[in-house]
Amino acid sequence: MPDSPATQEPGRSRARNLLAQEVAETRQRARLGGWFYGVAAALAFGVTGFAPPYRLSGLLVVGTLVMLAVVRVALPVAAAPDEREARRYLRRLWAVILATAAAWGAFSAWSQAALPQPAPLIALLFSGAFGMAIAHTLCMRRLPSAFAIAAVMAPTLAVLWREVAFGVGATWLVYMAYMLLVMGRSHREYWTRLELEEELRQQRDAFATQSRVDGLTGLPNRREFSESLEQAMEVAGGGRPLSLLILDIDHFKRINDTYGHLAGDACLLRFASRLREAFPGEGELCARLGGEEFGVVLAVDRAAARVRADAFREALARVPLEFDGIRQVVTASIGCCGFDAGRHSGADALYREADAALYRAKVGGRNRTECAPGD
Ligand SMILES: Nc1nc2c(ncn2[C@@H]2O[C@H](COP(=O)(O)OP(=O)(O)OP(=O)(O)O)[C@@H](O)[C@H]2O)c(=O)[nH]1
Repeated sequence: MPDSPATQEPGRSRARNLLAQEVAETRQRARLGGWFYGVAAALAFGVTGFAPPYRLSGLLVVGTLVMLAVVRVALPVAAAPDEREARRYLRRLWAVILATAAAWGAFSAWSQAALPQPAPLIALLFSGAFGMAIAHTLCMRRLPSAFAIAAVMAPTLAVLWREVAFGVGATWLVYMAYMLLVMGRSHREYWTRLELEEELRQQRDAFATQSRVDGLTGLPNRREFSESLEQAMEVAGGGRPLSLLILDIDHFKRINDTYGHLAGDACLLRFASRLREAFPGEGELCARLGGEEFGVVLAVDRAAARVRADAFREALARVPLEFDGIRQVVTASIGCCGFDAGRHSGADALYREADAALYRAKVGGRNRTECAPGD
């Protein structure tokens, strides 16, 4: 059966994150590596003293390698590329890496016969170093990485085999095979690390979300509610209206005692969705503060908040809650307090007054709304 869009989404975001990480790391590693080719060629030609027979070829080789290093750095990529951009960037970057490897490989092979010692030795040593550097650091993609190693090593292999000695060529071949094995292992380790990091990132994000959401109802929990209330109060400090409602289901213990704890959970869930339906507007935040106590922040003054609270309470008392195959009338008591910047120095002060009003609503007989004095 094909995955539903909901189950595909985490997989897609995981693949997107892995690709973004690959882009960032390939970019970072390729940027530095490119310059070494120019430096190596300059050293090889440097030992010839850039004598006239080698001057033009020296300029050409060093110039080409430096230019390719510049292109590596200058290849544009957005800070957060989308999937298509990321793939295009990787294709281009790998093309430049392969071009550099091919240019170096050709130079190294050519230098074995065309340049005086110790220039060929320098080129040979650098070929080994570059091949191994690719195997270790540019191992993200197996195929282009293998081509890059072959491009650096194979032309010199042909020359050593033919011009120097079979044994030296065979040694070079074994060295190249070893690099390919190292690259394969680095490739596996690289992706294991990336996937592990991604898993840790996803777990961290899930914990961060869980720490702010009530596990039963999916509403924000008390911690999230307190922070949102603080922020809303800062905004309201500029003169905008703000009110707080604290709601507590009446005699909730009886629901648990009569129908059992699981039915009690289902009742809380239904109550939470009724609350969310009643306060869906922008700037309205519903939260579960704990047990059978809920909070609502409203961007209206106290009088309007009281009207909304009574409308919710009356509808709740009129239309039974349906949960776990049970139809049960449930009522709630509500404490209401309008924010007053002069009186409420922080969220705690506002909460305390709304909570005291809730207490009066309970003591006054329940299924009622009480407002804080001074409102
Ligand atoms: N099923 C369920 N019950 C819970 C949960 N959290 C708290 N309770 C129960 O809620 C009940 C609250 O009881 P009380 O504090 O006595 O309040 P009440 O029965 O609602 O009475 P009043 O608030 O005075 O109207 C307790 O029995 C708790 O065990 C929960 O997550 N699930």
